[in-house]
Amino acid sequence: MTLLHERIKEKPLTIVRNESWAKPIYETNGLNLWYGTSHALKNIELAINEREVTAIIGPSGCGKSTFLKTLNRMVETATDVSISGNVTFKGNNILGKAMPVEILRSKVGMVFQKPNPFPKSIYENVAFGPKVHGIRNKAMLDNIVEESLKKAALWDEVKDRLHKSAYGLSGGQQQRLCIARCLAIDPEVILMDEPTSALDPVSTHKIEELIRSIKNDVTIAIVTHNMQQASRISDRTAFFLNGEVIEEDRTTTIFNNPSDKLTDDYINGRFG
Ligand SMILES: Nc1ncnc2c1ncn2[C@@H]1O[C@H](COP(=O)(O)OP(=O)(O)OP(=O)(O)O)[C@@H](O)[C@H]1O
Repeated sequence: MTLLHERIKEKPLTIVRNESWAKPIYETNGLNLWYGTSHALKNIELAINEREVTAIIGPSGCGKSTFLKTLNRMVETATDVSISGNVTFKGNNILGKAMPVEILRSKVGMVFQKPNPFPKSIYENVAFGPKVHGIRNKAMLDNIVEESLKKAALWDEVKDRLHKSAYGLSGGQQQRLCIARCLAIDPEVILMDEPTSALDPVSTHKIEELIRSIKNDVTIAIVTHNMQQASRISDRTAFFLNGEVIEEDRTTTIFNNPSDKLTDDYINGRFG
């Protein structure tokens, strides 16, 4: 049998954890989503476990972003969307009016493909969330900003220019700033939608290191096209195809023992 590692020619760096530790923070049961008559998510049964990195991988248009946005209730605003099934966050259904969206967003941060800092200073970008949550004390805000930028491995690069525009940062720095902005609200989960696909290899490496360094504090679900990236940083990988999850398991297990569903064409990105 050919191991998936050999097929992608790279060994995963994943730290294996005891499966019994795994505790779902998100669970979806029979999740279906339609844009009009187009069936974008088909009967998704997936858990995102606490303090793990879950990679969501698959070809363009297979529903990865739609799935991620459903977890943060961002998809409902699109016109003509209908959803069935359940999505629970810590056991509570989040769809419809079951959980106010502000409550969910106070616990869940989102990072997009294209870095999207606010047109404000570096400091104000990071302090924004804590201010929204009512923190006004300057010393406290200073401390949150510093700690968040340190966790995002950006502090040393920006500590002398905190009050300059975030737009003066490079793309990779802007993406780490967006992650720092999420970390400043002390989130339980960060959802990342191809956070490195617009970045050069050095910046990508920094973000992957950053993900590894924060994963003991925060649960991460990351959409990626990149099989090698999934093997490098995730504890669990879900493989999407045509709106379905065709395989899902712990990354080491699934990459060491891939089923026939993960064909060479799928792995090599030839999706037909
Ligand atoms: N707002 C929308 N309205 C209608 N159809 C949509 C909308 N957003 C996505 N779709 C369709 O839903 C399907 C899944 O799209 P989605 O963006 O979730 O896929 P993806 O796997 O994230 O793709 P990519 O890797 O290219 O970002 C696609 O067929 C897409 O065209």
